Amino acid sequence: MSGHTHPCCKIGPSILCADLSCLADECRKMIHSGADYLHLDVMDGHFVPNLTFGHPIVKCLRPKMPDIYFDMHMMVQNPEKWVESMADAGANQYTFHIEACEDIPALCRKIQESGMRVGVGLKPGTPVETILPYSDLFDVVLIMTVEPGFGGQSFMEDMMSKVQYLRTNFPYLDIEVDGGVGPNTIDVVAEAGANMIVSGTAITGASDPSQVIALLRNSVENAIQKSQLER
Ligand SMILES: O=C(CO)[C@@H](O)[C@H](O)COP(=O)(O)O
Ligand SMILES: [Fe+2]
Repeated sequence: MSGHTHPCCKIGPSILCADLSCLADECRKMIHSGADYLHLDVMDGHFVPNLTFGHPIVKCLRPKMPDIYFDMHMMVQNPEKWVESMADAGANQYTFHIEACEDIPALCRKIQESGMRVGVGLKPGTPVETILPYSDLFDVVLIMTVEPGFGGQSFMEDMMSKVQYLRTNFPYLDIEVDGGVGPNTIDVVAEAGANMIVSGTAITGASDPSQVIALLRNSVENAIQKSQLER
């Protein structure tokens, strides 16, 4: 389902650790700081030991920012349950976890038919080969670089072998990373071949988020340029 051009760099702040009592303002701040999309973390207290928000909040947010790409990171059991509600709320990408899903082709079809892009997430302990039987069903593969559930955890560098494997075998795939990504860790992420960069506390906790976003973008764009020269 991916295109045939090298995927470009996109920076998607996670607002998980921002002030959720003024969600729209926090989101606008990210957009004005140069974000390409918003990564919205949905947690159900079952798939992960934490709770956040669901489609009613997304539905309220959508009219306040009609043109922004919403990437829903669905850390939930039974991800098939929320596809229609998220599409109706205005989500653009539905990223479910492969560990939480029984019928992967059926779920991918449902997401696609609802008009959203299909993302699949892998927890750190899940081997990358798990996606191989379904690889043409996804638009985005999300490699978790922390255990899902909480912001502000330490980046797992050993997950970069999964990113390298995917970039080598699927040059046109959108590869997203999430967890502990910031100025200190972006270079290995960029060199491994990720192009969709989620970053939470490193951006929302910074005194100048635009500076952090620019730094992340610069690292990824340099790595993409380098890889294209080497071809
Ligand atoms: O999905 C998750 C956590 O489960 C992430 O989106 C984090 O919320 C990102 O925050 P940082 O690790 O960058 O602080
Ligand atoms: Fe996330």
